[in-house]
Amino acid sequence: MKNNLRLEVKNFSFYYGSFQALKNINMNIEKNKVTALIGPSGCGKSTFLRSINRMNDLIEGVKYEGEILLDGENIFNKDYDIVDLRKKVGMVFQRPNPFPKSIYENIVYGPRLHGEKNKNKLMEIVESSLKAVALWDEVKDKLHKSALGLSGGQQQRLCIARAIAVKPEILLMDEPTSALDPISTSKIEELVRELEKDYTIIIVTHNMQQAARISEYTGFFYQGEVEEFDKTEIIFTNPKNKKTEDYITGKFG
Ligand SMILES: Nc1ncnc2c1ncn2[C@@H]1O[C@H](COP(=O)(O)OP(=O)(O)OP(=O)(O)O)[C@@H](O)[C@H]1O
Repeated sequence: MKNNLRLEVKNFSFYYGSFQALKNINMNIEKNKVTALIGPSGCGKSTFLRSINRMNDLIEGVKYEGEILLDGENIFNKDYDIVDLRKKVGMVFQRPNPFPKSIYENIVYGPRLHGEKNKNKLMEIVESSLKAVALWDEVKDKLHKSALGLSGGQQQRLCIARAIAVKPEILLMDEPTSALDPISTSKIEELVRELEKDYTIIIVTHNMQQAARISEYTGFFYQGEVEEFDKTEIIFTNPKNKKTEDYITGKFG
């Protein structure tokens, strides 16, 4: 394992039944960097993201080949602890999905699941997680009110706070701003850049400007394959692959 790498994806293929959704993916994901995944609808970006925390395991009839090494260890090893994997790899979805519980309960859910019982410690986690997503000042007086009373943008920041409350190494974000207005979107983008200091972030986005603004590396997926993976600057200014160029210039997709 090279020490600047968090994930090494090696010859990874994925099937839903007989349909092959991912073909021989190879990718290295650097620690404490934002990596964006782009590509036309249905090219396998979400499938790839959901492979990294083994969420696809929940779907019947799926099969995979190859390896995904997290800190040098293959997450598909028989004795790899899935609970531990989900602690290390947090996820944020397209639509904010807080639990229908209080703001406080949303944040302490994960830490409690992993054995934290101390009330003071839990409160510290609530405060630091909400501060990390710049939500503390907005909600500190209503921690015991329902999370569903927050705006969409606030709910999404709460979901990010919930994900980081268990101190993951990786944050997977599947189009986290597609349901948000421009102001909430720019807040999430700012937040992603902040969080990069402490987390390795992989973000799927259909928004090319967003990928260009917030990521260090970009992978272009096309029909289940990674057509091109490089520094974001290169992908957006000097792509080597004609399909990448057509996609980022809006000729298809
Ligand atoms: N649960 C499933 N069962 C069968 N096929 C699936 C399932 N989920 C996704 N697929 C198929 O796998 C392919 C890749 O889908 P995926 O959702 O990963 O693409 P995507 O690039 O994330 O698309 P989008 O940008 O529209 O979200 C598609 O052809 C899709 O129809």
